[in-house]
Amino acid sequence: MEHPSSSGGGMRVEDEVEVEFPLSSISDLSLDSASTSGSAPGMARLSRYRGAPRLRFFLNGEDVGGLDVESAQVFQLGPIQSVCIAEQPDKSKQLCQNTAAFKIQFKTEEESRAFHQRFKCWKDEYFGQGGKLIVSSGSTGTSKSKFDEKIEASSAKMYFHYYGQLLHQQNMLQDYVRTGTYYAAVVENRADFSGRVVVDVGAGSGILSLFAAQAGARHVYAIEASEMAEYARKLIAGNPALSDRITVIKGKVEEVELPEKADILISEPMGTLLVNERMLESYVIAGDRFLVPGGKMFPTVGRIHVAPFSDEYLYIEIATKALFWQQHSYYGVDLTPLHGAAFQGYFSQPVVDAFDPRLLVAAPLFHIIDFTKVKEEDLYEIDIPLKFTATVGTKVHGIACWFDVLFDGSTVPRWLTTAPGSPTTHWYQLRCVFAQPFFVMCGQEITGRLHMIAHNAQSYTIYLTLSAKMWGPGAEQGEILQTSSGKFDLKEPYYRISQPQAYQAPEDQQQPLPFQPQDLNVQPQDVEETDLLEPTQNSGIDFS
Ligand SMILES: C[S@@+](CC[C@H](N)C(=O)[O-])C[C@H]1O[C@@H](n2cnc3c(N)ncnc32)[C@H](O)[C@@H]1O
Repeated sequence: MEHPSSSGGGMRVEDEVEVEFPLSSISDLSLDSASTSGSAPGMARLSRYRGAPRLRFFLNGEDVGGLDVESAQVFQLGPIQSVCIAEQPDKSKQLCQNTAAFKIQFKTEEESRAFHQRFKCWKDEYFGQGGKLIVSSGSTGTSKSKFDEKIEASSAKMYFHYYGQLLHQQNMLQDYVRTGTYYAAVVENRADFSGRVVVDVGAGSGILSLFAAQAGARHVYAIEASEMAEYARKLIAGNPALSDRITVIKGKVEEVELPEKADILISEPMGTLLVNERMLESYVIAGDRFLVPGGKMFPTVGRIHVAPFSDEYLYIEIATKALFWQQHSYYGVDLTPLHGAAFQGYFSQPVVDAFDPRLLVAAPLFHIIDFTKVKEEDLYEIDIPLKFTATVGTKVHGIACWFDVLFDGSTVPRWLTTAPGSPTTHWYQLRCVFAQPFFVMCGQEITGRLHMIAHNAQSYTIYLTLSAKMWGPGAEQGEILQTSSGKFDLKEPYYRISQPQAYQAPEDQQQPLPFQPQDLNVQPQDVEETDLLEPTQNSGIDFS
């Protein structure tokens, strides 16, 4: 038997918790006194320590011992009672016993079943049929998960390192349009959460789990792959009115197991242009793995909106950046051989900023992704045919994109929008700018294709083509007059954000939009006050 003392003080730091099961009692049968517990709250924890699996028991948060997983066997004594037996590892022979044993009692039959299932999978994952440890330090299983198969390890490492830091979680929490809309969507749809099992997919700080618990969830499983899981545990424990009903599980949604199915998933998987980060795929996988048939997903549907725009200032700004490479004598060196490549490079960066919707030259169209129906593979390649009618005669510099998502609650359906002209979010909007803009006349048809192909660095390569068709007499022959195209890497955007943009209400605007504001697909409730309430005014969650 491994005792806490045998691993020294560093053990707790390196122990990576996989899953925990609440116990109503624990008895250490190997001690002379036979029992170490009574009715104090206990817990069985499956974790990794230096890549090796561990099973340990806790009473009142204190480590009371563990078992060597390789030799451990678990026998059910009754519906909620089990005994776990293992050989003594060498290092704790000082206890002069050959076997270690704990009698444990679960609170419910469901939790007992879940523990037995998870323990079996856990042993199989690590030791297979042959009984040899088959994982190396830090990895969690024998075969690669769907996530590991398609995502480059270096990209995933940086990604989870980023989300493991509180400052980045704070950035999202302080986007009050985002967090306020999630809060409103949950509390206004209490009926969808009350008494339900909820899974928070990519829980981060645990904020959405806490919202779900506030709305009366029976239990919330908060799955988070980054080190943020530890902070989430802390935040949740610091809100004791809710903490009993939330279990944080550290791991990828593609890999972890849950003791029961969920009635509803909650998640914030949206990246720039909705799909950046490729977390939508994890959200869809979570739906397949954890949701009961017909269960809800919050958000339910996402839409990518696209429209051509005209912005000469932006075009000049980008082209000017490459001028550096036009110098013939930079410390005596001719830089011009690289000017073409630099010019291309700057125009391959999608621009992220908040722009004035009056820059749009046609009413937008949108592409729907229904998270409850889409298959994960459908997101590997997204093809959006484009067709617009110009509402002004001007130069077209590219396309502008934004997204919105719907929380299809049973009581109040609610939209979160990132549209231009709506209160700005941390996603802003995204524009793909052509190196070669083209002219259109008012009424001219613009056609094209927005083709996005996922890559293994958790983002997309965007291929964009726009053509202006012949206009006026002879238009029926559909002749293409001009075409522009570009290739953009969504992973490498140009963040053109200088100052917070003041929201200008439509009535304050001097120039009218070139089309009806409802064409932006902004729902009336999107700009309501409730979206912008700050957590201290509102949610009652203790962040201290
Ligand atoms: C955009 S953040 C949202 C955090 C939190 N839900 C919120 O709304 O503030 C996404 C979180 O999901 C986590 N995540 C992304 N992919 C994941 C995966 N496949 N499995 C588990 N967690 C994941 C990230 O580490 C990150 O903390």
